Amino acid sequence: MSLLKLEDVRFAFPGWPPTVDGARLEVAAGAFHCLVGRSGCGKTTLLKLAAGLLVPDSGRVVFAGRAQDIGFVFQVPNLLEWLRVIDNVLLPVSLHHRPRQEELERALQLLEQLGLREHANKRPRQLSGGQQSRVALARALILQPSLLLLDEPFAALDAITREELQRDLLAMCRRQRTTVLFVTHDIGEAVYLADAVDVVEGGRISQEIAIDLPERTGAVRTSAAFARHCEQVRAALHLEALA
Ligand SMILES: Nc1ncnc2c1ncn2[C@@H]1O[C@H](COP(=O)(O)OP(=O)(O)OP(=O)(O)O)[C@@H](O)[C@H]1O
Repeated sequence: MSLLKLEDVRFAFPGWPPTVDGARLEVAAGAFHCLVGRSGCGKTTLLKLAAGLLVPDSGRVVFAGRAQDIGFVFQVPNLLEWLRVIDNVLLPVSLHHRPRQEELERALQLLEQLGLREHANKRPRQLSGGQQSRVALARALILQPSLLLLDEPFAALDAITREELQRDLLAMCRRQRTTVLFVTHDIGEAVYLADAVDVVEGGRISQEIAIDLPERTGAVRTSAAFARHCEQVRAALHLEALA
């Protein structure tokens, strides 16, 4: 069953040529898709259309759920400086009602799973960049979204922190059976995370590459299958082969 479907979606910013031009995409429930493509090809715009933050000029976005079932993580963590970490995580709840005990426990559990339990009472500026990204992830997961949309959430992080966050994101999404659409420039990141890599070119999906890897451990990054998939994505992006 598909949770999200883009049917011939077209979108232009007023006075500009189309940014998204006939995009088709189908994301099955529980699947992890990565959108990769050159700067300016329309990835963020596609994500905003999927989230309902932008409305297509033509075509349809079909999401089998309610708007509150969608979580969004941006490139910068966008945490509220005057709130403690735990209150930042609970923000989507607080916007509706005073958090209940079970919601507080759930927020603490998310922080625990992301290795931040002892930082719950700190302010965001007392955390490192990677820790702040984890808080943003916990905040996006607090309402248990069925669809999680992420726009280069780890782009500003160092390579080691990035690998750890990729591993933790996969574990969290598997545990909660979250469906994911993840935008990245990084081919290795896309191949490590995704069941399917969607290559975006000229505002549409030019190719979808199924990723078949046995296990998403750190070791898989050095496997022949991983390198092969990276080459496939590079070819779809018209980049020169590495070998
Ligand atoms: N508000 C806007 N008004 C006019 N044009 C816009 C607006 N926002 C984005 N664009 C244009 O739409 C195109 C696609 O932008 P988008 O942010 O979707 O690309 P992207 O693939 O996410 O890029 P990057 O990888 O650099 O983040 C770009 O040419 C951009 O200049």
